[in-house]
Amino acid sequence: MITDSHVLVSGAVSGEVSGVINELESVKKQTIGGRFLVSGKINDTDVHVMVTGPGIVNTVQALTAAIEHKRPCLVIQTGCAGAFRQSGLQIGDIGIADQETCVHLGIEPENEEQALEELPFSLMTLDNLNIKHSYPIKPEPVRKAFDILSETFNICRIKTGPFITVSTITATDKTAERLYRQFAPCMEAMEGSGAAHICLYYNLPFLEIRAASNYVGKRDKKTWNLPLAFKRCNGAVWEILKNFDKFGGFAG
Ligand SMILES: O=C(O)c1cccc(C(=O)CC[C@H]2O[C@@H](n3cnc4c(=O)[nH]cnc43)[C@H](O)[C@@H]2O)c1
Repeated sequence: MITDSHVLVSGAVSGEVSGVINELESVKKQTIGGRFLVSGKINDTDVHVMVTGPGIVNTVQALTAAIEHKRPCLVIQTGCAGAFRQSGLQIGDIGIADQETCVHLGIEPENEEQALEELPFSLMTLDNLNIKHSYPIKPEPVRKAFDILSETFNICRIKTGPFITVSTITATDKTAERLYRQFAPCMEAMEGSGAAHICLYYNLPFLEIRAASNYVGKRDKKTWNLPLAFKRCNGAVWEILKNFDKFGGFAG
């Protein structure tokens, strides 16, 4: 594996990363693992941007291919997400994950209102970690990203908190309430736990930065704002990449 110090940015669909791609200088395009990868520079930082396709399976395949091709110094996953109303986040606001949980991993409970029981085996054991369904995220990059955005991106709320990953988009208020009771997440999306798994596996710093396109729960398309979420998540990632050197990198 070739080691280099670029930042790898991933999004499930092109709108989630196209704003970052448009800011790249000295652009190169290639296909890695069957995925579209664009590389270039933002200020002096080398940046690779990849569209992974939606969901955990696409994410894991695409990130594995990109990391095996060239090891990054940081992975940033971005995109839109559902915001939990109870978290205080509103449409267009930014969330930064400090933990990722795959809500589908566990043993089915007798009563569907109860939380899943923990898996009787580990998904991954690394050092003292025994991963069953939740992934810790290294706090230092999260704190630095929060500080950068608080200073440079004061057009919306920015919140750090737990995220959950689902394979079925939550579409009832009842399920949204149950998930909030069980995990107290600020955001729900479909890729984060896959990226967190890969970054832990390869011992890479990981940031998940998303903008809320909708509230989690009963679907009311009138209140959704995908264009705003795309604009904000691209803008937030761009601010971090522009300020990457000034804040001393993310290797911590
Ligand atoms: O066209 C649509 O109806 C539509 C609805 C939501 C998202 C899209 C996208 O193009 C982005 C896919 C991406 O969005 C994430 N996402 C956004 N909101 C939620 C949610 O409430 N629950 C779970 N995932 C959400 C997800 O990560 C998808 O990959 C188009």
